[in-house]
Amino acid sequence: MRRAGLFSRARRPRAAGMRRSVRRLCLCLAVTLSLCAVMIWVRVGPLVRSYGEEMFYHLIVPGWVRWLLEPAPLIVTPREGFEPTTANDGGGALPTGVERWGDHLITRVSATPNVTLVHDFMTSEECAFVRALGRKMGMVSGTRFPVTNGVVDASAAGLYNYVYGLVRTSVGEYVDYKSLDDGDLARMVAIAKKVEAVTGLAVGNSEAPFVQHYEPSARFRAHYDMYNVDVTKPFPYRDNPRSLTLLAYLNDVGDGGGGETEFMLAKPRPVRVKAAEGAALIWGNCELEDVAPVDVGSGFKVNPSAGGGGGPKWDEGRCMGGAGPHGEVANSPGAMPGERTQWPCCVDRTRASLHQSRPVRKGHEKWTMTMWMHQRFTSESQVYAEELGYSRELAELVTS
Ligand SMILES: O=C(O)CCC(=O)C(=O)O
Ligand SMILES: [Fe+2]
Repeated sequence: MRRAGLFSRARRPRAAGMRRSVRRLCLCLAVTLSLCAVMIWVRVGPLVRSYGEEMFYHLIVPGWVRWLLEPAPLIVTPREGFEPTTANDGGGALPTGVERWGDHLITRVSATPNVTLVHDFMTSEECAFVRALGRKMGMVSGTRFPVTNGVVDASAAGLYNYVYGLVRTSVGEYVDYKSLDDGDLARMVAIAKKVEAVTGLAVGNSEAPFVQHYEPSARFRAHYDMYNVDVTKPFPYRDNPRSLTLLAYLNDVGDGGGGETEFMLAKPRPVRVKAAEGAALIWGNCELEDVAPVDVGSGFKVNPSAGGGGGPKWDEGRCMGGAGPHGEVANSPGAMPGERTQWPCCVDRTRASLHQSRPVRKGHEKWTMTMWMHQRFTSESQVYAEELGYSRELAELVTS
């Protein structure tokens, strides 16, 4: 008894002190966590408001939850059951859902978002050439941990790069046209002309081709190609957004290999397109202004031989109309709200254009080339100007 009494007397003040310390620790932790939450929200809040909660839902929610909650996706396999060369021969009957578009065969996969599959965009040789170019370029991963020599880069750009590296885990690089020898440049220009023919937009609107390699488990999580430079602003008229994306598949991933491109907000159910060598997907990222397109009339004919007839045109101060399967637009510099436009302009991001590359499975790989095409010319324009038949002066004028 005595021993127990002594014991409890000795412990009581110490226990009380310990409780006080634990309380203080908890309080500190709660304050620190709340501060962190506020700081994260200050940074992430505008992103959530700008991009919408669907993107964050699809970034966070595991696949099995979607499998439980969502309708089964529509699986699209390029060239399923037919070979483009035979389908093209003699104007014979085309498989259901396949249409001719200029020199190509296309299927309209989804209306919202507007997605078109080109079954026969590139030849096997062209795909092998671009894959080899990618290897030669030495592609890098998107992940750039924002610490250099022990110094944390907490700037918005540093954090953005880091987060982007978590979203895209493939390696990739832009083709630098200026570094290509004449032979390689000619081959890239031939591919660029196909891009013009099938999208109806001048390739001068595109960023340089971006070659990507997905190793096993690599993926490109849910994202929009059309992003806002300043997320506190509404989606822009003047910031030359990416209005349309062309994604070319450079190899067959094969059955069970994963790597499908998925549009998870497509209606009535998500769409998954399998990666097949030489096929390409084109999709629109923009909501268009509600005006009827009319003939541009005067203005530069940038590429008279573009597919679908007509080809993209340029007319100062107005939006530029494409003649691709989407009838998508590109914008000459400076169309403003309320200004009379002859072609509908991009006024907002298409929310349903959210997409991802599903992870590539063990034992497989995936190669792609993306052309992110903007409303108007980009700085890449000058490089291609002469080869593509529009004047360097024009390209310089519209990018200056
Ligand atoms: O590789 C894919 O399936 C998607 C690629 C993509 O989203 C992109 O390049 O923007
Ligand atoms: Fe994308």
